[in-house]
Amino acid sequence: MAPISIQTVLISESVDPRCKAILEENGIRVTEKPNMKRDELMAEIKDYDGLVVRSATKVNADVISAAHNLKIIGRAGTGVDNVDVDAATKKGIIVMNTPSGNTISAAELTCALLMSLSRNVPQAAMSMKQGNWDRKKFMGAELYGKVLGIVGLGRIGKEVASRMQSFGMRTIGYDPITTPEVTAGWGVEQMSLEQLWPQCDYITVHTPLMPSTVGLLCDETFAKCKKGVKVVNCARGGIIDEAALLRALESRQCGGAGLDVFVEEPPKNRSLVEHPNVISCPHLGASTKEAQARCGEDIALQIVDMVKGKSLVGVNQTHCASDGAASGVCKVEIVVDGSSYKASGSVQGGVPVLLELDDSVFRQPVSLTGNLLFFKASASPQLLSSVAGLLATEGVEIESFSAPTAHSGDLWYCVGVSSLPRDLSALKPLVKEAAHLTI
Ligand SMILES: NC(=O)c1ccc[n+]([C@@H]2O[C@H](COP(=O)([O-])OP(=O)(O)OC[C@H]3O[C@@H](n4cnc5c(N)ncnc54)[C@H](O)[C@@H]3O)[C@@H](O)[C@H]2O)c1
Ligand SMILES: O=C(O)[C@H](O)COP(=O)(O)O
Repeated sequence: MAPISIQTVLISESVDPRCKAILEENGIRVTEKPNMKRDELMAEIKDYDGLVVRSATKVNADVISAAHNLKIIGRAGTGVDNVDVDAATKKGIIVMNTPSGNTISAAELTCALLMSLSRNVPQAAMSMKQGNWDRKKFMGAELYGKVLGIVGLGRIGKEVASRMQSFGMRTIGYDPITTPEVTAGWGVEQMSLEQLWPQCDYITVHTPLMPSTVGLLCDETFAKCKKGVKVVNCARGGIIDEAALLRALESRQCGGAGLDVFVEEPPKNRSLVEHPNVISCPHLGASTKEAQARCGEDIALQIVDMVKGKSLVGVNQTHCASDGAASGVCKVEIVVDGSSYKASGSVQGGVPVLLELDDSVFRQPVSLTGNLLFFKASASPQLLSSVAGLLATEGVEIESFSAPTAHSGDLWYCVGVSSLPRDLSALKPLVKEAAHLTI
């Protein structure tokens, strides 16, 4: 993929000023136009090479078809469910996000909601403002010794687990991709959802919104939970079915809910927001100075890197060869610092996976999630242990390992790591090439 020419970028939401500054420092003209209606966006977008959004701008197929020059959609944040990625991909538009910039902020808000649910802090504060002094009404329960079920053990799920363990909660969870061995390392015992539901005093969901996660908590699964279970959704509206949640709150099967996200934002149906046992926020998970600074800066740097043809970090979808797209396999060519790499991948169970990189065909599809280190090296029985030893000196642990099918020659390997190593040059004695990225 040759460097992309981006001369103009439209920022359609409130994004940290560093984003505009970095783009402009790199010769890109930037226009900020927040709060546009759909028709205004469709009229405006035709003039731009790039678009930067958060979660409120719905970049649907109509907007994409009106975007005659668009080459990049940058999401300053994690979820890309507000972007029609398929429509963008078919038109050759790259969609990129900044998946780790707001992890800590979203995890901290989740913990704040869990704590508020246990001690009725928002309701008590409201009551005080109304002139009351009601100590009995707001009797709470300790989090200490309670069981927290975490559904979705990716970036945010992991950070929530470690924070709530410090309150003495037992953390159990479920994730189809992150392995039980890995989560055991951060104190989360994995089990099937059938085993998880009846054990939890609290449940928090941290998955993307996709067909397999819509209504994860529904009438059927609420019925399997402990009576009075409290739930938190700081991920995406709809992962907890809203109508089922209301029914469970009314029957007291659910003892309280902390909601940061809704199917429709802002929600026109106010039944949940107004329920006395619901604490809600207007999608504030990423709304901290720190998260916004990281996401704004990261997305600008990623766009600049794409323009210079030197980065694959943060690219979550790129051009699919049309024949490949029809068979579900996406073939891409990535150019990093002038070298070209051919990759093919697909989406399995909602998760993007890498099947081949150059001449290396992986034995198992490599899940493109978390911190990944790719390296090209001559096959040898000592390779993995030598790489693991070098990484360990930087405090980096290997969490998964993907080997190629072939056994000789220079081949690509991929390891999932606990964190990205600071300096890849330390690997030089062992490998021919290396690259790392967080997805
Ligand atoms: N409220 C906010 O402002 C806010 C801020 C940041 C992120 N988010 C949202 O939080 C969610 C999680 O973000 P993240 O950065 O941790 O994502 P992530 O990709 O790091 O983790 C998601 C995890 O969900 C797992 N998963 C997929 N399908 C599943 C299923 N059926 N059951 C259980 N687990 C499943 C994946 O394997 C992955 O480990 C996303 O929906 C994101 O959009 C919200
Ligand atoms: O997916 C995300 O990054 C969060 O939902 C934050 O969305 P926001 O950028 O609109 O606050």
